[in-house]
Amino acid sequence: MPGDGLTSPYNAPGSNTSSRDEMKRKLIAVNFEDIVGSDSQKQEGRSNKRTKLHIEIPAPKADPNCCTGNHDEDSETFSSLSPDSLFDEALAFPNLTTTQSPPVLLQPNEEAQAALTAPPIPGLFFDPSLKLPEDLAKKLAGYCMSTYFDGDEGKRKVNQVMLFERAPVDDEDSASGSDTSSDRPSTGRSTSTGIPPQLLALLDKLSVLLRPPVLPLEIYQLLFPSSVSHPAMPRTVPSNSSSTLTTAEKHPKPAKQARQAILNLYTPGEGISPHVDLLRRYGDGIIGVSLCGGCVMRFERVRDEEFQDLSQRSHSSLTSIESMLISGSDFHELYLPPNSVIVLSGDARYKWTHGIERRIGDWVLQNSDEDSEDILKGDGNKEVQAEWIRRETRLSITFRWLLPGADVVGGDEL
Ligand SMILES: O=C(O)CCC(=O)C(=O)O
Ligand SMILES: [Fe+2]
Repeated sequence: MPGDGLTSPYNAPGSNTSSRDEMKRKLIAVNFEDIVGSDSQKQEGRSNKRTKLHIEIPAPKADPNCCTGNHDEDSETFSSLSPDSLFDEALAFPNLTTTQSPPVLLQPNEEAQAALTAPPIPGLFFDPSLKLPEDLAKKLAGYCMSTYFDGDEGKRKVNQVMLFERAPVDDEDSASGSDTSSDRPSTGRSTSTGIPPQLLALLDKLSVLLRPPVLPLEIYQLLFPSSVSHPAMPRTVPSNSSSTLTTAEKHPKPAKQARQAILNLYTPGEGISPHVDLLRRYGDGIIGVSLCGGCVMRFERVRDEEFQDLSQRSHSSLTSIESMLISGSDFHELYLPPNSVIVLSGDARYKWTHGIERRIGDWVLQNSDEDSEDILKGDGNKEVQAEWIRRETRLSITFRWLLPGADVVGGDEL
């Protein structure tokens, strides 16, 4: 069963215990000057029932360049949980000592719907062969872990971090002002940013990895509007015929949107309830990167336009019936391996929820697309091969656009 989505998106999907329902992800937001605590809830007319709760996660071990610091001896992961960890339940699961068990045969429709390739959801881009280079991924994970997730006394204080960029001021806007900012080059990127160079470099790398024809041009432009002049971008006119370029093409206008980067750290057993990222806060075009560990992401079609509004409400304020109304029976599960990249746009961003079930591992189909299709269609006679992939600590980095005005309010909502 999918997560119930009754509470915070970070609650334990599928769990019915009230203590799980009360679990919240502890969050910090960076660039505090831009954040005005509860304004977002006031503006959006809903109360914030979220309570912040400390989730203590074991400190990483030796290797600072990975999330657990303990990828070789995975059996340690659970036994290192403190006795009062909120996730002690994980100890009740079989103590698997390898990350991947040999493939086993399952009957179709057992919990094994996760595919390795992109489901047919318009606007969802995912190519399992497209991955960040291993060394970059390791460095990035190491940087994020040591910068944001290592708490005092070896305890992590948070498992979610939001970094906000300020919307860029372009030359036109600043010309009417009295300061000297009009001297600033029009880079399309804010000079005041809570997003560190390491993550900006990741964005640059993604802008190269995803360039058309990997992504359709419209989606690419949505994600990287100021990369039009990037040397790697295909041009409709030859680059040597600069005289034929319009002024706009020679000097592309910077995007006036600001980006938000959200970092989520999941230990095995943690997940995120099905949700649609806030419609009033974030624009179209979301990029997600998985580091360290992989996981299955589940997509459920938002049942009806009339329930769109519900899907935007704080999950903790939804009744169980409201929550059921949000998601229909139409769903897909997709395995996101370490270092992979996913893009949500259009329908995938607005008409489908995404979430991660709270599990310590995932059954992932190893079959061809054709077989997977049969399974999804419920062809009960097929035997399918699936592999149990045990979760490791996963760090995700998600880039989203803040809608105009949304960069001056904040909060801990998704
Ligand atoms: O961890 C992920 O990949 C998903 C995160 C997410 O959906 C969110 O923060 O809104
Ligand atoms: Fe999300």
